[in-house]
Amino acid sequence: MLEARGLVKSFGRTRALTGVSLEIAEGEIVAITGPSGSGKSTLLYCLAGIIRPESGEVVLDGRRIDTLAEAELTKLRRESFGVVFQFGELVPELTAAENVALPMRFNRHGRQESMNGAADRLARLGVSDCADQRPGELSGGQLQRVAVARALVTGPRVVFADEPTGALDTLGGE
Ligand SMILES: Nc1ncnc2c1ncn2[C@@H]1O[C@H](COP(=O)(O)OP(=O)(O)OP(=O)(O)O)[C@@H](O)[C@H]1O
Repeated sequence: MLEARGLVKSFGRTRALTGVSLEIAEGEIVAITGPSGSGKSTLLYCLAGIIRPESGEVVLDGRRIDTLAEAELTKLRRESFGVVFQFGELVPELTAAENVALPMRFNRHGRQESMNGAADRLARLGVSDCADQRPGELSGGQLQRVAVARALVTGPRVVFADEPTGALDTLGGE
């Protein structure tokens, strides 16, 4: 379903990816491990269409996505991908529920429907109590669960988690 072919990406003189290839099948859960700074996040960002590789290809369902125009890539990210970022990346001014509802709002769902979807996801992850709190008031584990809820709320085809084992365990249950 998702394939990387010979991905190369550098930041200045740092060669983060030097020709990475992998294939991920539908329904498969893949964990990429390696030392700090070895390029795991960079690979994830390339696969998720957040950054573009210098060379190589990213293919989703047989369609090359790394060369899509920005607007098309944004649409694909919104509709097909969910991402749990390493540091949560929740919007500090919004409540947990509003953060989780955001991807649905971006996909043009109404406010109430989006908030209902968020409440459902937060409940399934056991953090309904956090719904009205802002990220600064949450514990590390609660933040992680809210970030997972936000990644899952649109029912994406692919979920990427740039996280150690905690988020992976949570996602496995979903
Ligand atoms: N935006 C950037 N600008 C400059 N260098 C970067 C950037 N992003 C990553 N790098 C460098 O690329 C290399 C790979 O970084 P990356 O974040 O992909 O590693 P990682 O394996 O995910 O690390 P960790 O396990 O510590 O999260 C590192 O040397 C890092 O310093």
